[in-house]
Amino acid sequence: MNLRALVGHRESAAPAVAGECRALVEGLWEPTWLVDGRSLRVLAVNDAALALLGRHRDEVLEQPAEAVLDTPEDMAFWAVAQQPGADTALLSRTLVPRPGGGTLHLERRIHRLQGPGAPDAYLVSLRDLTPERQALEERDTLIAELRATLESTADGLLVTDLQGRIRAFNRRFAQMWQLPEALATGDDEAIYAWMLDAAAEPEAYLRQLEAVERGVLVPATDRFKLRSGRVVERVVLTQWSRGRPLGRVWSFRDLSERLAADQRIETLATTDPLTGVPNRRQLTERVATALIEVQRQRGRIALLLLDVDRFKQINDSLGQGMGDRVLAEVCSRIRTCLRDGDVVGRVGGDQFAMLIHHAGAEAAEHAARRILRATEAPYEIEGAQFTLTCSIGVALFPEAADTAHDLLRRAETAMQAAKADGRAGFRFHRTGSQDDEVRKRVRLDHAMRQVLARDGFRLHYQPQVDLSTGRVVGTEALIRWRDPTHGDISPADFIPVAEASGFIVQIGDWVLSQAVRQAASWYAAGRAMPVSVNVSALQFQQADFATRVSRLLAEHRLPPALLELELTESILVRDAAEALERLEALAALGVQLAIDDFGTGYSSLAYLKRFPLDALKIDRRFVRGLPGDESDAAIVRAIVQMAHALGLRVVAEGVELEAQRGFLAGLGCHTYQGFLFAPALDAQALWEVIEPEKALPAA
Ligand SMILES: Nc1nc2c(ncn2[C@@H]2O[C@H](COP(=O)(O)OP(=O)(O)OP(=O)(O)O)[C@@H](O)[C@H]2O)c(=O)[nH]1
Repeated sequence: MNLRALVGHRESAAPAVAGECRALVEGLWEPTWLVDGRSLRVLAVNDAALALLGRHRDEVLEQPAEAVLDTPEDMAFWAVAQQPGADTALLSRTLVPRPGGGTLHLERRIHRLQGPGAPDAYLVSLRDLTPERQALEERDTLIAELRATLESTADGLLVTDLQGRIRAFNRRFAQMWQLPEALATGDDEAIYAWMLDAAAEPEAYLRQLEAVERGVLVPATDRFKLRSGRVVERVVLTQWSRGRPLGRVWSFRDLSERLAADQRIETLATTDPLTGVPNRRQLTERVATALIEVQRQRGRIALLLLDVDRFKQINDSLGQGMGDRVLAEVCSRIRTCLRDGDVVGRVGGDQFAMLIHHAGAEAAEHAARRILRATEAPYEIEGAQFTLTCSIGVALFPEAADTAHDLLRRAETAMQAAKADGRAGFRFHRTGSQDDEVRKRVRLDHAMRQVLARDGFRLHYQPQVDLSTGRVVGTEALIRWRDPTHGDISPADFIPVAEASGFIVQIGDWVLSQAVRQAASWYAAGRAMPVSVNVSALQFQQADFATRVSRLLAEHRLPPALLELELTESILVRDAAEALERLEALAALGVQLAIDDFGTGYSSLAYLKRFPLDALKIDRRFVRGLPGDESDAAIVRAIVQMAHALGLRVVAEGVELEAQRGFLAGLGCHTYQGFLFAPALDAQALWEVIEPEKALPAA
């Protein structure tokens, strides 16, 4: 509808036209009102305007124009509206209070109706800008949020259009690529050139990039390395909007930390933390791989398993921390013995396995000897000086087994055989009887432990007789083990097993305390009868041995002179300085010290002179041939003479014949023991032999 025409119509037929004008104004969508040109009062107002401004029609109709909107611009407009030359139109934006609270953003237009037939009136119309502004604000918020999202991701993001023109990137992207400040606002070419230059392998980087470009809309993932060493994963996704591709989002993720963590986890899972060498798992895998290779080439490999001897004692005496240091040192010594390509792994607490390539029996033996030599050399750690020994088991492929697991097991069995053999050596794995032998020893060792726990051992005492007076002047305590099913088990069978397993220490303790108790009970009953006790090397080496002896004597109130400790020569030779110290401590207690089985070991005048000894025991092997065997006779004569010269008592063992006794007496030997006088007897039977006159007549 033509408003101008309508208003013009009103001029010619005033009341009707005014009515039509009103109807027209009221029918408009836009908030509108009509102001009389002369009176400047409101002629008509539509519902839209009333609703927007929150006014009632009566408050507005016939009221001055300022009554509807009293903003300064309106006031100013109306104030000068009727003056000649005044503006006939006003277009402005303004803020007015919203009826229910808040603010309305309005665009206001005042227009004077002019022209032929036009009534003298102003048409005022408003446009509510609030929804538009809201939309704008929402868009700004959204953009800010998107920007924040772009910035708050840990990935570097680059957004390009389909032609590769850069539209945005985040700070993380700039950091990751170490983009200089100047480039951040630089052109695309410069940024791309910088990225290419930062890649560790620009050629490969370009090729990857070309592949992405060729894929156009296909998502792509790849990895590359930067010159800084960092590894980056790149994911390229197409950006879509309303079904159309807009561009691409390139996200770059720094994988370096994750890869390093993965690497650390892998290392922890396969490496021994103490020594840094492969752990059991990795070692087994390496052996398995080596086996596949040698099987193909019909080659050979050797697997050596080393276990430190009595490592528990090292821990106990030096502490766990030093134990760790020792293990690390042992491991590094082993490494010096291996060729490139051979592998050492820590497969247990104090166990190391060595994989030796291209090794048959001879090469394996050389390796074992080399390793034993290296690990047995003296150690000095944190001021502590000591030596240790190791036992090695060797299993060869293909002889011993054909899987990694079995090869390790065989090497372990061989190592145990080396331990059972007295340690400080190596053994090859052999099948069959050797396994049986090891099993037998293990069973015996187990049975011994049970017998000791049940207090099933007994002590017997063999009298020692003075050769000049014929009187019993001492006894030797000897252990006895009677098994309910197997009968008597000889100490010659079980003592070596106990020595090999270390259980001899417990057995030795038991013998010592039992013997002291017995001697003390005789002493208390008025019978001062000395008792000799065998002391094994291992028992003697216990740091607190002398203290234990002293404690036992005190506990049972036994005069020390009534206890004699029989030591083997090997004790004195093994670690002379320490042995001397310990022997002096024992001698200071007042106990008697004898060398057992004299002449069988390392007999040396030097140590006889050096150590505080009281007696020598001639081994039964030299007594057996007396008096007829000239060499035995010569040896025994020499021993007795030497003992005389050093002021030592001499005791002959294993005397079974009168002729032997006579020969020994003739040499000036002091005492003897043997079947000639009596075998080892239990405590009661012993006294029946010593004092037959006091024995009760047999019932
Ligand atoms: N310091 C230290 N000790 C360990 C570690 N792992 C195991 N052990 C100890 O190593 C000793 C190993 O003992 P075994 O090999 O059974 O016995 P051993 O005392 O060496 O005696 P034999 O092997 O029979 O000669 C045990 O006492 C363990 O507690 C470790 O990582 N550090």
